[in-house]
Amino acid sequence: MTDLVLTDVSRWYGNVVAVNDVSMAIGPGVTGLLGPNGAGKSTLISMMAGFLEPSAGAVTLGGASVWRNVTAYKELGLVPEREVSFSYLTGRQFVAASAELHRLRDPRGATQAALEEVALVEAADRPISTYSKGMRQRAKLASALVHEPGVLLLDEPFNGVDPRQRMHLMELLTRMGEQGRTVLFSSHILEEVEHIARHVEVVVSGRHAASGDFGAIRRLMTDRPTHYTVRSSDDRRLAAALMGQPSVRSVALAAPTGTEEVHVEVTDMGDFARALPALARDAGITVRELRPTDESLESVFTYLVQS
Ligand SMILES: Nc1ncnc2c1ncn2[C@@H]1O[C@H](COP(=O)(O)OP(=O)(O)OP(=O)(O)O)[C@@H](O)[C@H]1O
Repeated sequence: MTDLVLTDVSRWYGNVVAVNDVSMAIGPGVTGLLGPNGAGKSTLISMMAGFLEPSAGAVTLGGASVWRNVTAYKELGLVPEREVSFSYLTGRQFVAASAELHRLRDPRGATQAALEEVALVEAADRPISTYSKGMRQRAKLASALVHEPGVLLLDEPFNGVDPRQRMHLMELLTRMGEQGRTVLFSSHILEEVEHIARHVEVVVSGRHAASGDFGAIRRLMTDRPTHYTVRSSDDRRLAAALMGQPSVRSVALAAPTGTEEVHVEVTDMGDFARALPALARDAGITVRELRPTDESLESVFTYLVQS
């Protein structure tokens, strides 16, 4: 009962289509839901958690729709992006409230176990308002874990968390995945996903853009045409020499700041990186700067959607 399946799921808010005909299956282990801001990740997660009704299509867990399904809620844990509203509560009180809501047989014991799981026992009797961002995230995680769900959904859990706490949180999620839980977390940062996700789902502008293990997604990203800016001792001659390279698709001379530079569109980064130094040396040209022009995640996402 740990396989979440989305079938032709869409969600619109008035005229805004937040999620557009998405189908995917999320199984045990850690999955990263990667996409730029506004891609529809939060909307997708709310629908996966059964808190938001799809406008079309269905989200099922173990074959049953999760929307307003109390049986499914017992198997689902959600760590929302927003901060804890009642931060005057202690961590223990906050987690215990969740245990009570789930009507657990031993709410105190379950609360203690969840606090231990996220290593928050020492700070458990302090108000959440005194916690660091990472500790708040762990309090939310304990609250989502208290009923031991098979599926854990986390919306941007690493946002604003300092590097040490981030490592801690990553270890926790990895462990949850190893325990056989289905763990899905959203992020707009490639490196976060790369570190811990066994599987990656990419969403852009509400659409499902790519799916696979991290290597497959990376390859999709690195195989795309890439733009570089080169400055050298003789840009005109360098531009002419670059035109003869099989890995170069186009070359343009530009003078954005008065000094010339060469804009190159490359189809094979590896090939280009090997060819450029040899080519410059043979022509007696000194390369002063080489930098990628479009390495932002946004451009990668745009490419993935178009392909
Ligand atoms: N309640 C709402 N009413 C109207 N539009 C909404 C609502 N919630 C989300 N949207 C819109 O739906 C789209 C997807 O939003 P969503 O929050 O799901 O994206 P996201 O990938 O989680 O982005 P972020 O990381 O910035 O939260 C956006 O265009 C957003 O403005």
